[in-house]
Amino acid sequence: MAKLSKGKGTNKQRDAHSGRPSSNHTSSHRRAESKHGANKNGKSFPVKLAMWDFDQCDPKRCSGKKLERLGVIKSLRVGQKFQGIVVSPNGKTVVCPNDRNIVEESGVAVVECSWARLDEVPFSKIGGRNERLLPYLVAANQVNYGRPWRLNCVEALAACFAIVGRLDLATELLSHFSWGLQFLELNKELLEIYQHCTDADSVKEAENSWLEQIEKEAQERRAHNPGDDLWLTGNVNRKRNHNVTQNGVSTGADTESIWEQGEASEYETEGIENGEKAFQKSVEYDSLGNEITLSENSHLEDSGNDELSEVYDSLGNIVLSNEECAVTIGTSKISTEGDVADHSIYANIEV
Ligand SMILES: C[S@@+](CC[C@H](N)C(=O)[O-])C[C@H]1O[C@@H](n2cnc3c(N)ncnc32)[C@H](O)[C@@H]1O
Repeated sequence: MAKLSKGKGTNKQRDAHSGRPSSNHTSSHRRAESKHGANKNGKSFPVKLAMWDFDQCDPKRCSGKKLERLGVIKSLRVGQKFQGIVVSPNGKTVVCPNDRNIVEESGVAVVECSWARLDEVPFSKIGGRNERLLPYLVAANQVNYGRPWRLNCVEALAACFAIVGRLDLATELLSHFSWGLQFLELNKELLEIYQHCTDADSVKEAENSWLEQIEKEAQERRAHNPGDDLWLTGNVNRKRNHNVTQNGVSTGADTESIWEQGEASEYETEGIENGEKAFQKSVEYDSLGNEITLSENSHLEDSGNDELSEVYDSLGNIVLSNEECAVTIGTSKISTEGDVADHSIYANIEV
């Protein structure tokens, strides 16, 4: 595991050595110190929320930081473990309805870091005994809209709540973000399926049959509408003035409104503008509408400073970056053909 680099992200490492929270987050730390994180208005979130924050993302675009500003999430130090569910790329099994008691009694934590810098996260020094992946879900945040698995922190927390049957908590948390409830809309059908499962195996089974189904539908569309399929014209999830589709099914929403609504201070930043410019550059899409090549200098519109040029398979997983590489998803690798043997995610990116 690579060491945290100097500069960004070093705050939290110093904390680990001193054993004290750094001064820049002490106040919010204190603010969130009541039972389940009472915020500055004295309101508390009913369940404990926590995060390890590696300061790798633009604070204006970072959902974890926003939750911290709201006083509903507590920052954890490197070296501190968490008793509740830890929704993390380091998980080995998926969140399931049977996790509900742990969620309600001990809470949920996430790892606030950049997707491109996961190898800098000292996973062995964080986490806990209940680390979990999330099953297939599609991001609705303005940075990674339409990308499967790549949720931001608030979406990951909300997904966990929804899967264990606490849609009320998911809704409450997401309602702090102008785009937030879109996440529940976009994933409504799938979340209901997961909610009806029991253990992690049953969630995996449900996920696999969903993935097989969408793959089959994509093949049928290709067979029946060669050259005349909206799906084949590009990633409609990520273009303006098209209906938003989830796995080829229109949700009726329009991406224009999603990109333009509210939260200017969070998202109308240089980063997002760069991200949008990237759409105008040369891009290609696979049969499921995911971006599979990017022009040499295009930016990735991810939170944080993710600068890799990535290639996605038909399910939205990274299969190539600048140099030829393989991506390990959980315990298995995804080939450049997009075969996915196991649909857990990105424990390691081997570049
Ligand atoms: C990589 S960070 C990026 C956060 C982003 N900067 C933001 O604004 O929230 C997202 C975190 O959410 C959780 N997460 C998101 N998608 C996940 C998934 N599919 N499985 C497990 N954890 C996931 C993990 O804790 C992960 O580290």
